[in-house]
Amino acid sequence: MTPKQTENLFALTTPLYYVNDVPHVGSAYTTMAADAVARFQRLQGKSVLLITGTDEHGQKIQRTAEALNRSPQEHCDQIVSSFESLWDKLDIQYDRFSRTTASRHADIVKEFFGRLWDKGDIYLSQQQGWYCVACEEFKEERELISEKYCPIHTNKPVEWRDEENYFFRLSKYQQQLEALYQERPEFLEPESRRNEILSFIGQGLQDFSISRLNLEWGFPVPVDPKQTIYVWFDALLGYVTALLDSDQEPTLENALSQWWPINLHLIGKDILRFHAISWPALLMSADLPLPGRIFGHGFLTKDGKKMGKSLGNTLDPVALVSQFGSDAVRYYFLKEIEFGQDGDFNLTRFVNTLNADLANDLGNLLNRTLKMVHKYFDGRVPEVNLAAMAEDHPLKSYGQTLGKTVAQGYENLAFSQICEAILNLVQAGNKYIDEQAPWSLYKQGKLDLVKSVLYSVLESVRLAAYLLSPITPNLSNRIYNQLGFSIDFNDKTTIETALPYETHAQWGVLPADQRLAEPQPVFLRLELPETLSS
Ligand SMILES: Nc1ncnc2c1ncn2[C@@H]1O[C@H](COP(=O)(O)OP(=O)(O)OP(=O)(O)O)[C@@H](O)[C@H]1O
Ligand SMILES: [Zn+2]
Repeated sequence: MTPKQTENLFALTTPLYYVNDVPHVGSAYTTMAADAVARFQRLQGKSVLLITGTDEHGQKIQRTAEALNRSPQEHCDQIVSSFESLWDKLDIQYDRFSRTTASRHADIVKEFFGRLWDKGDIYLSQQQGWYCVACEEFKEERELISEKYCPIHTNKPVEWRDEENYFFRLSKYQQQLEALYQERPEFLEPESRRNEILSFIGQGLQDFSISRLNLEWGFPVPVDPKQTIYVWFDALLGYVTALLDSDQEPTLENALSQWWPINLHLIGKDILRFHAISWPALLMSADLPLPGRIFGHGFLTKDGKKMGKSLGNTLDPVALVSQFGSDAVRYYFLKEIEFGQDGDFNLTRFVNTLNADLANDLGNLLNRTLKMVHKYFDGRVPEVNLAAMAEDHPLKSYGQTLGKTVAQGYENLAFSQICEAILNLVQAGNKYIDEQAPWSLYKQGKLDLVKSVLYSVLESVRLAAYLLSPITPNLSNRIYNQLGFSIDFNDKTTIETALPYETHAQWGVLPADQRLAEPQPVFLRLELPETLSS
């Protein structure tokens, strides 16, 4: 346990995305997951810092800008605005957007480099090897496909490099890294990724170069301005720079004073080694505490291949959100692809899942129940004696434990299981109302029973909406508003103060006599389009 984790703060990051092209649904995937975690932690009463941003240096970006006849900075600025606008469309509530070309970042990188230099962990040597510019990473010959492609970028041949560079003494940290993985198994998840890293460490770690010759687009090496700092050395430190408040002097001490160590780094498995090996080793060298946890999720694939900007086989998230709304996109990817595994996207499955879960199961249940409450009880939440309700009441008994199950799910980043668990309550609600048939109970004059049935269904829908709110905040807003609450799940202050998990995740929260709104569909059925258009 690191010192800060005992406090009421929670800092988490997405990767800082390369700006070689506009974001795609893969970039959105990690960010949606991070936002769901951030929202959950806020409901738990934590002060949260969600960091996202862009990685703007290196040959990959320099070449992209050249090809487009733009200056690298101009290119970065344009792409950054497309990231920011996508995050707005997807209701991502980030607190910091870290750009690695920021001048304050230059100060942090320089100071950090100085620490490692003073420690004797940086030295000059000859670098030879195959380099994938799209990964910005040297590759082992045995990793290459058809002797010239990295396994991810099968359209961009690796390039031979032979130059004098500054190296970081990674090999010096072999034992400390082994000890880290022994002592803190939770440091890297899921288990398959941990095993992959353990086996990589087991092969013996080699020092890696942290500078490049003949590359303008980067920060100069403080001790040798002919060289620029390797893009990944500076990118990882982008997480640290992001911790500075805007009025703070850019020093390491300031950056690390409040939010460090970061609790969670969410990444895709493509950048696992940088985060699980290079990053902790660099921090060890700088004598800094390590982050709490790294989670490397799987790939969204198209025809079995990782979707990516370099391959160009991507799906445009802007088109998806414009056509279906942000809740639909967030729910689909978090529910339908087990976090940690790879998953293909399929438009028919997308439409069917959303219609089945959100329009039919959840939306219709609320709609038909509300109509009955309007008809029978003048649109007010019926009063019931909750304590007198049998403990084995199907909705009450499940609802009473659901908050805990779901909290555990968010802690474990098990988004798919969370959605399933919540949907089980909704489906139990549908089954219950059909079996109980409150419309005939009403005709028989059994008013107390009708009240109890309708209350327990409405309360189950409320609980489902609350627990889903980190994933589908707008849908949850509409449900809460129909249930008579004036509450906004997109308002950070409200979330932190008026919607505590310990209250709202319980079963039995809906206040008797609360006036309900007129029933309106909370999630409109989606039509399967012929194509997606922006
Ligand atoms: N297909 C994908 N599936 C899941 N996550 C992805 C995918 N593509 C990108 N990401 C997310 O973006 C991160 C990589 O960012 P990067 O900017 O390198 O995007 P990229 O599209 O993979 O770029 P490129 O194709 O040029 O390698 C991943 O670690 C992950 O967080
Ligand atoms: Zn590559």
